[in-house]
Amino acid sequence: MNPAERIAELTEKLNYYNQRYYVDSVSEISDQNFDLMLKELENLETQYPDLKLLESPTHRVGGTVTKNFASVEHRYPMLSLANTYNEQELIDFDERVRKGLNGEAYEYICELKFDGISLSMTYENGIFVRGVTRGDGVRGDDITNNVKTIKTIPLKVNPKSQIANLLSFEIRGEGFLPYSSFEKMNADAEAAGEESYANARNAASGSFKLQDSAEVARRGLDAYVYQFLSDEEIFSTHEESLIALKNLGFNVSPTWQKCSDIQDVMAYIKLWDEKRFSLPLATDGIVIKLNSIAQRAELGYTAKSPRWAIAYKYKAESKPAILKAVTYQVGRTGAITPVAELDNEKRNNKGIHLSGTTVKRASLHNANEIERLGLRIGDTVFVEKGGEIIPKVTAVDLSKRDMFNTQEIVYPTNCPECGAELTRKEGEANHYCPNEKGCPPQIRGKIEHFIHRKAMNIDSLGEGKIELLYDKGLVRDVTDLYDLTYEKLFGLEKITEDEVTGKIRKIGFKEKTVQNILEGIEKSKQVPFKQVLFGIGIRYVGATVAEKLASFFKNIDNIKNADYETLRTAPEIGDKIAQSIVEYFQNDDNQIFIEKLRLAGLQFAAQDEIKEIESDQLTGKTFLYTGTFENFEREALEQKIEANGGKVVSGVSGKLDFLIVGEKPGSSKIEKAKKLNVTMISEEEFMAMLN
Ligand SMILES: NC(=O)c1ccc[n+]([C@@H]2O[C@H](COP(=O)([O-])OP(=O)(O)OC[C@H]3O[C@@H](n4cnc5c(N)ncnc54)[C@H](O)[C@@H]3O)[C@@H](O)[C@H]2O)c1
Ligand SMILES: [Zn+2]
Repeated sequence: MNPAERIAELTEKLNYYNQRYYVDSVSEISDQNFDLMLKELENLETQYPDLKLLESPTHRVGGTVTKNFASVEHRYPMLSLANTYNEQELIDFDERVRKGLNGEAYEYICELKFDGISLSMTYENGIFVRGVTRGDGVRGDDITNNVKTIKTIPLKVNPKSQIANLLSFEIRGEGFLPYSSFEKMNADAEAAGEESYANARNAASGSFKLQDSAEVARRGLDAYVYQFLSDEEIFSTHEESLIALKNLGFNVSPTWQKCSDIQDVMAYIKLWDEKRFSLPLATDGIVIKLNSIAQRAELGYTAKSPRWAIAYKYKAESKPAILKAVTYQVGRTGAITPVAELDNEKRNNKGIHLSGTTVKRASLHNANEIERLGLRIGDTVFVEKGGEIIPKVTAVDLSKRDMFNTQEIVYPTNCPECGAELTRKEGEANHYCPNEKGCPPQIRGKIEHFIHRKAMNIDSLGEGKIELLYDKGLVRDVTDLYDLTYEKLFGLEKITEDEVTGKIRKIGFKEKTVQNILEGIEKSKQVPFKQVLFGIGIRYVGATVAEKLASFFKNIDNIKNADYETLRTAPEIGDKIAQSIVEYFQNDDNQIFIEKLRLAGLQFAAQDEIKEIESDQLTGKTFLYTGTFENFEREALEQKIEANGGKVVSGVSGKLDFLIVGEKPGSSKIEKAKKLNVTMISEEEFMAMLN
């Protein structure tokens, strides 16, 4: 891969992870890996400044504003922090500070880096008026009502205090979910069959962005404050401000410390490396800040972060463990995942203590990974966990191998759930159980797919509830959902034991739950055909493909009766998809399945969208767009093009007439268009073509 390709790849991936992290509150990779990739991109961009892409994540704050809340411009931009995982870079930072201050004496304040989301709280005449997220640093989401649910945030400051009379001031802090609330919330979610969050940070982020502030209040969020801002100069040092805020009743964590030099800072880092796990909330490092406010002003800011502060992040903790056994899990698609069953070196079945939690299992991904690590049962292995993400086995401690009896790991030939013989396709890492229709986790997986937001959108059902329905024999495939009644559901319950804590948990269907489930199922009968088509789960027919098929063929019978060639004439339907559809309908079981759903009342024909003809201005011209637009959602833009006689195509080619470029365009489309000399136009230019 050449530098340009690598830069494009990193940019795209990092933007994707940012979106998942800040908007969806999901971490698909560990923070450490994210930061490594970001550093790699920064280095490449410094080396090849010309290759830096417009949408690079390196020169802006990671988040965005959403459409769900009013957006508010920050009076003072909310930036990120430069971060490092190593001590040498801290020494370099200190060196830059020393140089920047031309020999003046200086001090640092060290604080813990709390892992939640940044909050800005504005007070006017001493009254709390607004709580806003960081957003893109310039504008954030107005989540005032949600912030107000935090009991430790004063709604009014003591009128006698110095700051109470300021026209306006701002407090910055970190909103977080204490571990205890996080555990309770996840237990609730699981009991209700809803999805749980991978870590407390993501749970906090998701909770702050809920629409229903009564639900937010139930979650038990909290916040620590760590910054005071105003137009007037009230405090001359950070230390003074922390003490004053504390005295005014703001929730300042007592864990901060003044450090007279970088050696002091190192000692603080060492002190909290272990101790932080005894705190009631997640931390991922420490923040080192210059104490003097005047000196901060001297050093200033980069586009993304202050020059007077830096975050030191703790590396993922790694510990030895004994590999007791390997067990095998069967996923929704039939993929087999080997799991390491772990214990501590005393072998007392208590697992190991890693980053504040007990770990007894870790994913081994697939047979290749077992081979790569050279694992044997009984081995001493290293286990690592970063940012509360799933722990992983990183290596075998070979020096200990001869001390114990170890055994070869024999990969199973049959499915541990249903006994079917496993298959492994050429070039694929995973083994699969081919028994799609008889293997319990696969059946449950199909039902989960069916109720998905983009399919039948039955959000009153979830993993836990489906498992219960399956276990009780009430739902064996999705057609059974439409036979459920109040009587069948009411009072169902299931007792589970938490593997790690041994805690007993009960899932029970009470009146309200049952009503919600039945309502959700009833409503799904109105879900449009394209979503039904996605929901029935034909291989390779994802949500987008289903949409294309639905609008091209209009109803299920046309799709069923189409032969391979006819299918190929539909836009974006390639060989693999066409083949898969043909095979699907050749199977009698599938035909019966669809008839049952049709009888249940599901939509198997597209409601005709009435296409208005506005003009023929665009006749004979082809269009493609990239990015987001001020005046149109994607669908509306497509409609506009078609209503004026134009045609929307699926990819950049030499035949494309116009690429409409919006905000945050995709880099690959732009590059290809440049290469092929395709005319690129802005949203305004496109609008002008219509007049
Ligand atoms: N895993 C993923 O997929 C993924 C994706 C995007 C970002 N991330 C992580 O998020 C990081 C970037 O996030 P970021 O820009 O919010 O930076 P950051 O979280 O590393 O640092 C800045 C933030 O720290 C917080 N903070 C906590 N305690 C603080 C204190 N005492 N003083 C000042 N600030 C404090 C503030 O909210 C501030 O906005 C990345 O470096 C990465 O680790 C992970
Ligand atoms: Zn199976």
